[in-house]
Amino acid sequence: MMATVVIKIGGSILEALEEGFYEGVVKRASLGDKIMIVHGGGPAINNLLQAMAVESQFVNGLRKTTAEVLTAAETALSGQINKQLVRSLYQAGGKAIGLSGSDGHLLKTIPIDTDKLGFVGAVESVNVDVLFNVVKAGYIPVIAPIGMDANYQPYNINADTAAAAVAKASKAEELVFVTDVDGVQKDGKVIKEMDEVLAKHYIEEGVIYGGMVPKVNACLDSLSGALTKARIVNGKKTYHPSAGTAIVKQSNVLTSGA
Ligand SMILES: Nc1ncnc2c1ncn2[C@@H]1O[C@H](COP(=O)(O)OP(=O)(O)O)[C@@H](O)[C@H]1O
Ligand SMILES: CC(=O)N[C@@H](CCC(=O)OP(=O)(O)O)C(=O)O
Repeated sequence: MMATVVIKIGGSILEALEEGFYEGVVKRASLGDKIMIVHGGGPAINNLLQAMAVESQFVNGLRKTTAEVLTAAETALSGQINKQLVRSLYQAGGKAIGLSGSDGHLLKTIPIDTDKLGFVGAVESVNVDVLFNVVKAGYIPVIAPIGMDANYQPYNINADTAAAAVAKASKAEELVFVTDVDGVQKDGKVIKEMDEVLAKHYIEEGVIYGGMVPKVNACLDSLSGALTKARIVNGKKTYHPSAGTAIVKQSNVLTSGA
């Protein structure tokens, strides 16, 4: 079946993706799936900030974004990482177009809490027409999570949040978060399936922490209509449809320790 598939590639895994990753994505696109890529780039932003001798801090997994940090985020995400991904897809035999959330006003954004977070945005709506037109023309859209508000102000958006918004708005049948671990783990074991009740419990307990918190929350937010599960998988391993952790609306799997 031809499906709309949103793939989020984390900054944590960009340099360590398994050899055939991009070929696999290009193959799916060539078979007719509507592939849309959203990427992060936390480590690249950190490196650039370090070179600029600017410090940044995280509040609940979100980077407090001053005007200076925003410039670094846009440069690293829309410039460096976005183009690197586009080139990797060409190298794998595909065709891709890099966009940020400002291009085509793809991600209409509103501030989350200017006092606490500065220029960190939430996605109000997604211009899916642009994405489907890019796909229809034969290209894979590659999206950097830099949004824009009604006054043309750019915002730094957490990439997991941006991916969930794109999946929801495009009515995707599949949403995959490619990261640097085998999924959500507890006591060294991968949790195969997790619903909202269990996820909130593990976040509260601290089993899920740091960058995994916005990711799991993005999975939960994305579940609506066509999308019944979102998946968190390890980009170092060849993808298969039951890999990693599936986040579902309501789990029938009994998990001990919950
Ligand atoms: N329960 C958990 N299971 C697995 N990883 C977890 C868990 N809780 C927190 N993490 C951390 O979350 C990280 C993935 O999030 P992050 O570094 O933000 O990745 P990405 O750049 O792909 O978004 C893992 O490398 C791990 O350190
Ligand atoms: C607001 C906010 O926190 N934005 C993120 C955007 C990049 C991102 O999310 O990258 P990963 O997917 O690699 O974590 C940041 O500045 O790091």
